[in-house]
Amino acid sequence: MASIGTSTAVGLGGVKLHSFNSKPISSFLGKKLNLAASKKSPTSKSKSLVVFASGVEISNIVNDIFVGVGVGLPCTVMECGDMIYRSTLPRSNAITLTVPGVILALGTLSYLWATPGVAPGFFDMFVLAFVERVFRPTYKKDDLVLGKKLGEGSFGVVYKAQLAKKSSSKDGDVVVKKATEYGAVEIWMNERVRRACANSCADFIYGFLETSPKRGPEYWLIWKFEGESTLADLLQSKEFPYNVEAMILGEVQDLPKGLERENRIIQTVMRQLLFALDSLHSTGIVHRDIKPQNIIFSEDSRTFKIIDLGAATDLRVGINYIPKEFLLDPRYAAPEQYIMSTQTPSAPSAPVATALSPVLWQLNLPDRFDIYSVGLIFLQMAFPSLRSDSALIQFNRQLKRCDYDLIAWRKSVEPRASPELRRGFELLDLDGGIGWELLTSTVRYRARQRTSAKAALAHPYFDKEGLLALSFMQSLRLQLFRATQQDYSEAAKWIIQLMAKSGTQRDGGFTEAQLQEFREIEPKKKSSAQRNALASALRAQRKIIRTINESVDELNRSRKSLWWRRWIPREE
Ligand SMILES: Nc1ncnc2c1ncn2[C@@H]1O[C@H](COP(=O)(O)OP(=O)(O)OP(=O)(O)O)[C@@H](O)[C@H]1O
Repeated sequence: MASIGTSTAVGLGGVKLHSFNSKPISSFLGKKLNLAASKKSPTSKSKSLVVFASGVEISNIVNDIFVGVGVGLPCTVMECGDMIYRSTLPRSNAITLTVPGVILALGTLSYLWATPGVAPGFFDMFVLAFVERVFRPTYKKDDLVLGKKLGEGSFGVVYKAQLAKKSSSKDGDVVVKKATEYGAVEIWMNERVRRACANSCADFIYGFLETSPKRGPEYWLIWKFEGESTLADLLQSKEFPYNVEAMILGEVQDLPKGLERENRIIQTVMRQLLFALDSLHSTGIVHRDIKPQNIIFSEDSRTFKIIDLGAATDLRVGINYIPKEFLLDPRYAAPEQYIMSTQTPSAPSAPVATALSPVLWQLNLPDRFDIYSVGLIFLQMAFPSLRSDSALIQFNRQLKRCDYDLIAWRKSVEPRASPELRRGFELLDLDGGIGWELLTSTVRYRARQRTSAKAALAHPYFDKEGLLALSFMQSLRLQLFRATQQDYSEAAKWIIQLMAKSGTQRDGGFTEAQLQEFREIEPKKKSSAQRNALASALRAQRKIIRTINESVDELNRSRKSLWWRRWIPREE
């Protein structure tokens, strides 16, 4: 240690963090120190001084990291000259802004705010959640008078109910779900949604754990009663989409019945669905069970809202994120079985999951699972013949046979299509096929090639004027949208082929052997005993690693299973 003044620069290999805001150590001790000048080895006093100095310096490093970072040899950066002399000068309060410092700060901020939002996540968890708990009204079992049964699903029984004592005339009917084990997750998700994007989902009032001696623990969830109809009910009517026109637009449009008018209504429904999904995804929640049965029409707000968050996953904190878990309705589920890659280990502890969430989100794009389901709903709205369960199941089979390529499916069915099917294509082909384009960007095999809810909302399909009246900026946006939807794996293959033609040792480019590596195609070699032994060893190694990972996952899962239950109020 040469001197206290240089300790920040030393050990950072030439990267210097300005620490002029710190009080010189000498002023803390009331006497001038000159360790650099001293040729003696450090005494115990000077050693403790160095430890003390390091503590102060570390706090300064943290304090100054966003203010000024210079890169270079310590003395070049610090213009240190006489270090000892500088340490006796009064400290400088000036903020030194440097370009790398600004870049680092901006990079950190964008990471903290990138989907699903590390910084808003911490604020939500440690501030908003507690404030809300203090101020919101609470309910217990005796406050509710259960009415008729609305539904019974895998996660519980749902009743229409009333509050026994109404505190104001605004207190209307409520919906109560008595749920088993998954109720805890649903309470968590609904509370998160209420704080982050209340308008996207049914209005959640309260959730608590009720322990009855007969039935054991039961989670009670209370929502405002939003309305009588789900999108599934409305879709089943022959009148669709006219039966929702007045409901969502407030009045019947001044247009003759026909494709144009139907298209407008479907556009509005799609916009509302995508808006709700975009809000959910922006906060890190993936629903995983989007289907017309889980979309309720809210009579008060005249919008479609999402219900049933029992299968949802909160990727901001890793709740219910269990990659190996299988929770989906095969009619509306995307072809991928998991929303996260199976290579991704089970979620780590909540703070670590939160810190890593932007990286995992970008690697897996889990929101695209819901986008596929919303694409199928779009398809059902456009094609009346695909609205029944059996027709949808048959369509799914056909699409699978076409490798999930909607364009190939269209080519295969259009020549012998029924008038009803033909009408659906006509509706999607309006305005230069802009509806068809949006549909094909949602229903795709690869999640990465599907559009996000946000990008879909910016699609010209939702511009009233249609494709022909697009402004310059809108056309540009459409081109950008199309560019992001391209299958670049084809382009990559083409470039590889091109390089293969010119690739020789003499002319440069890649040789055939190097290209094999790129294509990840194993060159065919004759098998030998040595190779077989190696392959068996590798297989055994992989199996051992997989078994260890699975056991660790299992242990972790039981250790931290349902840790968020702690926050759920219990009825005494
Ligand atoms: N907030 C609400 N307002 C009005 N009706 C509602 C509301 N929430 C749920 N419902 C009605 O209750 C039914 C069942 O709700 P939900 O889907 O949440 O239950 P579930 O037990 O998870 O059912 P499933 O597993 O079949 O999806 C819905 O189909 C809807 O008709």
